[in-house]
Amino acid sequence: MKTSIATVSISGEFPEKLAAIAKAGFTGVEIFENDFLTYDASPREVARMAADHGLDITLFQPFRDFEGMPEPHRARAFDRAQRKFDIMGELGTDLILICSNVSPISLGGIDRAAADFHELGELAARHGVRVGYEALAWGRHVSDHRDAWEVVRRADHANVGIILDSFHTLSRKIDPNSIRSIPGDKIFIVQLADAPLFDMDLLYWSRHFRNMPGEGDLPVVDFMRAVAATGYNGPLSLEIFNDQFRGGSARALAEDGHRSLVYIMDQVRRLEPDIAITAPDMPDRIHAQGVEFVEFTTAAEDKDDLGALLSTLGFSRSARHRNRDVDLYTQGDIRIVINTDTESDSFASASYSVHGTNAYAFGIKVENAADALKRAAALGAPTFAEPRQPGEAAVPAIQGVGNGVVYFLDDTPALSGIWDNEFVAIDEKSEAAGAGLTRIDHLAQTTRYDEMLTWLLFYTSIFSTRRTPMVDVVDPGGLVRSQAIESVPEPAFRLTMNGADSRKTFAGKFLAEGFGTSIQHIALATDDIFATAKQLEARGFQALPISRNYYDDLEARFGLEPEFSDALREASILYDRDDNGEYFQIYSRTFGEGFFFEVVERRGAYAGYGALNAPFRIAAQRRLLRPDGMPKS
Ligand SMILES: O=C(O)c1ccc(O)c(O)c1
Ligand SMILES: [Mg+2]
Repeated sequence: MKTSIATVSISGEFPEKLAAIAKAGFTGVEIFENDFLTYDASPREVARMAADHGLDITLFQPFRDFEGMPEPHRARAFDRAQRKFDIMGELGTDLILICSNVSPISLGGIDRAAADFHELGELAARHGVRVGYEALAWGRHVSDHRDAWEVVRRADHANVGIILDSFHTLSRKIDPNSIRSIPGDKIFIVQLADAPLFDMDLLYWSRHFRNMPGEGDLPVVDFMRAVAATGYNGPLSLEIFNDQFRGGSARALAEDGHRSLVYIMDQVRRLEPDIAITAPDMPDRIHAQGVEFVEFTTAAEDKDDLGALLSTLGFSRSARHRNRDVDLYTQGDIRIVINTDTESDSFASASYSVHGTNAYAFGIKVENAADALKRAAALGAPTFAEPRQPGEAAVPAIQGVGNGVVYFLDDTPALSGIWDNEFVAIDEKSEAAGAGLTRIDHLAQTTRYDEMLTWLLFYTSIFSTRRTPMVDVVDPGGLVRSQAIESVPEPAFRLTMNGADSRKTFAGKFLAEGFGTSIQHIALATDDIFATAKQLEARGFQALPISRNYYDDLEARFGLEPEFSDALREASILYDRDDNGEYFQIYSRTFGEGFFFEVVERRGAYAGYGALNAPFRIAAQRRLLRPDGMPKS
């Protein structure tokens, strides 16, 4: 599998782009002409830089407005092409991309374009280069790969082929299966890009909103299946024009890009078992069965505050680690671990010194933890391991959002026995009667908005999951975008990602003050929210107070009985409803830099996360902050 990426896809100066591309594992790079022109080095120097990084220059592009030109423009186009062929010789690449003409003076006609390409093929052959023709979705006469192929077919020249670009085909909803009849050796290169579905002008959509395969909504997998069926075995080259990426991290973008190619070819390999595809071998997407535990790191002096909050939520401190300063709190099937091992050089300790008290790790229950680790590693996730003491299990783990740790647990004796083997039970049952909390409904991670796609791709490529549509949550300090990832077929594992643009938002403050901490809240499920609310109150739990106006509006919005809305209001319960069921939420007050708990009940098959309630939750949280942004005591 040859992987390539266009220099336009990555932020930074030219040398930084090349370094990031090579480091992420690509074997080739497309030189986008503008990156080359604005960089002050000769083509030979650029060739050497690429070679020093072990990168092939797969393509030089774009060459515009070539075919179908009336004279004298036609002769000029050939002159221009000749100049570029010379540069290509020095760059050490043999392929140039010619995109379909957009000039208003260009003339149509498949045969006219084919004749121009035949003649260009002759010129190219004399220079030892090849030309690839790509249909831009907004080309003046050719805007469909089927027409571009017909031009290439009629040009009938060994040095002339077609270039396919998933965006141009899929944005126009052209059936990708039409690619299957193109001979693979006439496809000179394949460019891949995805995009979120927007109803907008094609050129604008393409130049500003493309993203990595798997990050958007286009059927890039179907496109790639059709390409694979032609026998094409050349480079898969990412060509991503994206405003946000232009200002992003070169290294992260290159890593995401490489992950997206490995992921797409893994899917194609499984869907087209009869086609020989060279792609890394790895276990299939992992079914996440739920959150097995969440682990906080904190200091000895803050531990009691966190323990007290857990106690008001009905947790009991039920066990202590044999060898470490680690306590286990439990309720129902929920496990919360508090790690105060801040003296040692453990990762928990390092995380505490950077972020303060935070939920730095969690465990996901899977069928086979070793397979989960294999798949994650094959997709480029950094594996995580710490020295173990005798008798301690080495739990397979990776690092994810905010450098947090994701552990994989399964039913093998070593991993399922951790709680019994490594912890000693404490008998404090008398003080903890529970509050009816049964399991973790979801984890909510907060990231910078520009990292959201990275983490969505991370989760969806490793785990068998689906994404819910993105929703906008308005915070008085800016917009927060929220999207959930849920395991399929049934959502046993749920995680929401909240992307904060501005540090003036509540989520943005959490990021800024916790220096990029990730888990901002944990939602715990109950089967009876009203009974739980009573138990919480009796335990001294302080619910986040919600405005009266909210309940007036709620009553009107859903036509609630006044007694019902009064009951909600008295217990500070937020409410939502969809076609399949109902949702009830109680929030805790915030802890530390803006962490909180949520208690939820899903009735029926309610599928959402109460997004409409988020602005009320945020407003209530803000009311409890002092003007300097710190919690009121
Ligand atoms: O937006 C463009 O002009 C453009 C140029 C070259 C390409 O390969 C492409 O897909 C788009
Ligand atoms: Mg293209």
